[in-house]
Amino acid sequence: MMNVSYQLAYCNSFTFSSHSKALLSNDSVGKCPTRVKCTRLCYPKLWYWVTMTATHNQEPRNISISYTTAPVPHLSLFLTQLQSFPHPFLLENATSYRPLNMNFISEQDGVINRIVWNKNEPPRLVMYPRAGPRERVVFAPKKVKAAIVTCGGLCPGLNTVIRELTECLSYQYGVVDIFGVLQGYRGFYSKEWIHLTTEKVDNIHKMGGTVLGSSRGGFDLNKIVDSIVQNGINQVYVIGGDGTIRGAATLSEECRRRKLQVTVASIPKTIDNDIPIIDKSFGFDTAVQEASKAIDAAHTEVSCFPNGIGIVKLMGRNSGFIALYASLSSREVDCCLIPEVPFVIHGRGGLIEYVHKCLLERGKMVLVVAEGAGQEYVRNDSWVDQLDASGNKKLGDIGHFLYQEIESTLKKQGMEVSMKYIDPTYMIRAVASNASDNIYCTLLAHSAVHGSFAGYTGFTVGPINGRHAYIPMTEIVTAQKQVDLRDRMWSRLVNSTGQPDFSPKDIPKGFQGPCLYSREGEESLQTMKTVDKGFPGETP
Ligand SMILES: Nc1ncnc2c1ncn2[C@@H]1O[C@H](COP(=O)(O)OP(=O)(O)O)[C@@H](O)[C@H]1O
Ligand SMILES: O=P(O)(O)OC[C@H]1O[C@](O)(COP(=O)(O)O)[C@@H](O)[C@@H]1O
Ligand SMILES: [Mg+2]
Repeated sequence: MMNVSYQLAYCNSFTFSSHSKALLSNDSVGKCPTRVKCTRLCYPKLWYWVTMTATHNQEPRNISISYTTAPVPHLSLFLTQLQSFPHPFLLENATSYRPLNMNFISEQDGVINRIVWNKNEPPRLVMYPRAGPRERVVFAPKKVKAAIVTCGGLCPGLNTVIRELTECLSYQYGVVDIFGVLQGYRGFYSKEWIHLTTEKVDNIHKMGGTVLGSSRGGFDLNKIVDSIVQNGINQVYVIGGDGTIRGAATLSEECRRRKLQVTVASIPKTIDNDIPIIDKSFGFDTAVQEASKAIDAAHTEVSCFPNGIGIVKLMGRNSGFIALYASLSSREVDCCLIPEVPFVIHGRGGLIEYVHKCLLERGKMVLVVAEGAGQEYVRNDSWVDQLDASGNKKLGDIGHFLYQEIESTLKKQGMEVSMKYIDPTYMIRAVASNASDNIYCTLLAHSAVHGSFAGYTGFTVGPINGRHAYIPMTEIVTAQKQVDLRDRMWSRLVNSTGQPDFSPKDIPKGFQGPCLYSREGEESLQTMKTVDKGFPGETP
């Protein structure tokens, strides 16, 4: 038996928008005892206390939980004359696909960020608008001109997202003008666009890469927005990772500043899985599956040679998720090194001592290393300023370095070893998406289209605790998801490999923490751990 009573505890000093008022309408709005200033978001952010009286062993007990609604920007915040139309499914002569039960999502429906908590430490919850079709939309489908662009590194599933955006726009909303922008952001102002039709995209999900091409760098805000205006685009779909979403957030802000009826939606992509708030990014599952093949090959090799040592280097710039999940799935890995954990190589308690022990006990060992691990050993001063066109720091080759260090050290100790080095690099991301990623990409793409038609902008789509939601881009770009060493998944890995803790007593000189992220003019970001999915940018 649980009684739930709502009471508004405090709100911030910003004016409420009509959009936020709508979300408030079912709650009793109380006095505002505290005022907090929201410095990061320019949209209202409202906090509520929810007091729940739970009966446990016949003892009533009060639990106080605070929650806020995520301020996903909406066109109505700056376009007062915004019109609305019935969803095309509802039209008498609808030719588009109709969902059987007409199950529209209401603006009161939300998805919360935390579903697991300790009764003694009630969490602060964030409620995100639930993704899906709305009964009323803010675009007349025949007047929609959509542009789709893919940016950053390749990722399995890019083509599936392009296909499903086109299919959903076309079949579910009747949009005809759908354009593919070529070669990333720069394609907005420097390339001819292609007209996308359902026929053209029919089979592209079977292929790796992106039929639109991609690039790093080339983000020129004014040129991009000018091109959007000149071409009459009113819905922009950006498929990319953290860098891309950073760009998309400024793009949506600029459209807002110019008071354009243009929505900007992003579909988060990266094999690194370093996007916060959402459960995981598309392509990650496929990349892990491919990475496991490299580990299997290493294991086969080392099993057939005396004192075989297999080193597998996997992608993962700042986050070790691919290395962690591929190692866990294979169960044949003796050691997994990730960017989040500093490690000592030589001496007592170091990596090589452990390698030596594995060889004495089992005659073989498999070591998986994420490319961003141990950068303090391989990045010298002359590297410090080396950035790629998007501003990402270039990495030193930790895999090759470990190969040499391990081989030469053991040789000096009189141990002959058979070294095998496998670096699958692009092979794990240039493939087509697997079945589960395909379905995932479909849901993401459809959610993005429904969100844009509903009038949301500056938003990212993705599942939070398994349910798809709309998330403000500003929240996505304030943090980077990394492996949480307090989380049970990391414990499982350590239990599975049996590796000791190689951490130095003091953090080694040059260790930049898991987050190497640093771009010109921006301060380095706070790490947001996976376990704590709430409150990017908020002080608890
Ligand atoms: N801070 C930023 N502001 C605007 N655009 C950015 C920013 N960071 C990256 N971009 C742009 O986003 C695109 C992709 O970024 P990149 O970091 O290469 O890949 P990803 O999106 O996969 O992280 C590039 O065109 C880059 O210029
Ligand atoms: O050689 P490239 O194209 O710069 O890509 C290398 C990087 O791309 C990734 O695969 C993914 O990075 P993004 O998602 O940021 O594009 C990283 O794991 C890797 O470090
Ligand atoms: Mg990135």
